[in-house]
Order: sequence, then structure tokens, then C-alpha cells
Amino acid sequence: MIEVEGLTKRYGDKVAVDRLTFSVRPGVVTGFLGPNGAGKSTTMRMILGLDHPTEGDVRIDGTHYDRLKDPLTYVGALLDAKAVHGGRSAYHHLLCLAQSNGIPRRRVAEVLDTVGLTAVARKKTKGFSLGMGQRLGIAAALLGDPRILMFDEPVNGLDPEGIHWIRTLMKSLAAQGRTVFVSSHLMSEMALTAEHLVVIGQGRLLADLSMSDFIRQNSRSYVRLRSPQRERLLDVLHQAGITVVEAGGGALEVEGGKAEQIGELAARNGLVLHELSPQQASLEEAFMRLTAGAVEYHAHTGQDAEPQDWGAGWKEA
Ligand SMILES: Nc1ncnc2c1ncn2[C@@H]1O[C@H](COP(=O)(O)OP(=O)(O)OP(=O)(O)O)[C@@H](O)[C@H]1O
Repeated sequence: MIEVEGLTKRYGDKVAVDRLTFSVRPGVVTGFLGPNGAGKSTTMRMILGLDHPTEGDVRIDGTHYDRLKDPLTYVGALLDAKAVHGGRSAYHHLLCLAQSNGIPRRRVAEVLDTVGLTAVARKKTKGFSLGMGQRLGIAAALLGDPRILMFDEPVNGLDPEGIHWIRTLMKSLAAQGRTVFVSSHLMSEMALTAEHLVVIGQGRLLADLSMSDFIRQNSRSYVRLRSPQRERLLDVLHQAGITVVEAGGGALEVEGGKAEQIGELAARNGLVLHELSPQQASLEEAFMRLTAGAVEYHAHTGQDAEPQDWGAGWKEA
């Protein structure tokens, strides 16, 4: 369990994290979402004691990170996959970490196997691809067999196979009863991975809710219509008690409507339709609406291997 209470971080005048309070529970993947610059990495660094809060508090299973004995056995984190000595092999990188943290040597081979890097374990990491680097970072996070795992944007730059692998690994770690906290700026990715969501924007908490609640509250379904007899169609829909909104470019939208019902109504009235399409607003759109007021950087467009069964025997202490 990670408990964040009133957490604030200021860099001069800049408030990177603003009075954040939330908890991350074991047994589920919790997605930490926010647009670029929202304060996700800063929050994660404070959880790990790498940055000191200006105000507020973070506890890991009730204790501050810097008071944990053998912290890698409590919390494993992937913050920056490039933070590796390029002249070292994957094996030696992990061995150094293990030896300096009182972790048995056998764990090195185990985690290399878990992340699928055994075949390249003796190769220097400077030749690693982005995906291999991410896998090595994940191996380091798993080394101490920790009950809490944090991943900062783990799928960034990965190919579909790598994304699928990480997604499956996270779910299996949570299913083992671990606390899994993963940041992303992509709602579509989190929708496939996380059961719970913490959303921030400009350092502030915007939402703390289950993924199913988020989907229920934000899945807008509607039918999109286009007709060369637009005015007559509007009259017919109006008479049938159907509410229509103008969608720009001549299109109409019927909130929560059924395409079949509208199509039959149009046919009965001899109306030509050029478009009759059921639509579902994407979660990405809902996320963008939620964070719209809190986006720091806007683009100017000129217009308005499956994870192994590693750790299956692990039980939450
Ligand atoms: N060391 C620092 N000095 C000054 N400002 C900083 C520092 N670190 C972060 N910031 C600022 O704090 C804000 C939050 O940054 P942070 O990296 O935590 O956001 P993020 O949500 O992780 O973003 P991204 O998705 O782009 O990685 C940003 O405006 C950033 O510029």
C-alpha cells in the first residue's frame, strides 16, 4: 500500500505537485494518468525518496521510504530505463544491484529469465534496443521480489509485442497480491491494464476512481446522421420526440439513439440518409475532457514473450 497525503512539490514559483492525497492498494493495477508535465514523475520520485516534498507525506506500508530496511525488497521501480551503465552487461548490472542490496545472486538469473533477457545477459547494455532496456529496467525492479512496484511510462516507445508483454506482466504481478502503480499519459493503454485510476493535471488530483466507474461515467454513445433532406429529417425526429444536436459540417447527432430505429423512421418518411452510424466516444476523449483545463503544453494546429510464472508463490505479508 502506498499512501500519499497532502503531497506538494514546488520548484521556485512552479508548483509541480499540488496537495495530492490518494492511496494505491494491493491486488490491482492502479493507473496514474495525466497529460505531459502533470507531475507524475515528480510524485513517483517523492514516493521513492528521490525528491523531498515541499509539504505533505508519503508512506509505504506505513513507513517512509528512507526508513525501510532493504528498500528494494519493499519497492521496485522503473523510472528511467536509460539509467544504466552502458559498459556493463545486463547480468553485471543486476548483480551489482543485488550485491549492494543484500539480494541473493540467484535472483539475477531468475529475473533475467522472467523478462526474457537470458540469451543477451552477457552483452553490454549500450547495444540494447529501447525494448530490451525497458525489460532490463523491469528486471531490476523485480530483483528484490518487492510487494510494491512502480513503473513510469513503461510502454513508451515499445512495439505491440512489448506493450502486450508489459501489460500481461503487470496484471499478473497484481494478481499475486502486489501493489502495482503505473504512470501513463494514454487512457487507451490504461483502459486495457488498470483496474483503478488516479488522474492528475497540473499537479492536482482530478479523479480517483475505478476504471469501471470511469467507463460508465464517460462512455457516451450516439448516432451520427447526414441527409440531403436535413430540415425535413430534423422535423421528423422532433415529432418522434428524439433530441438531436447539430455536430458541424451538416451532421446531426442523436444522443443514446438506436441506429435501427432512426433508419426505419427515416425510411417510413421517405427520407434519404447519406450517413447513419452508431458512435462511441473513446475513453481517450473522455480523459482529454477531464484534463482539458490542466494541459500544460498545447499543440498549435492553426485551428480551433508472456511473463513467466515468476513469484507465483509470493504472498502478501
Ligand atoms: N527539477 C525540476 N526543476 C524545475 N521544474 C521541474 C523539475 N522537475 C519537474 N519540473 C516541472 O514540474 C512539472 C511536472 O513534471 P513531471 O516530470 O513530474 O510531469 P509528468 O507528469 O511526469 O510529465 P511527462 O508525462 O511529460 O513525463 C513540469 O512542469 C516540469 O517542467
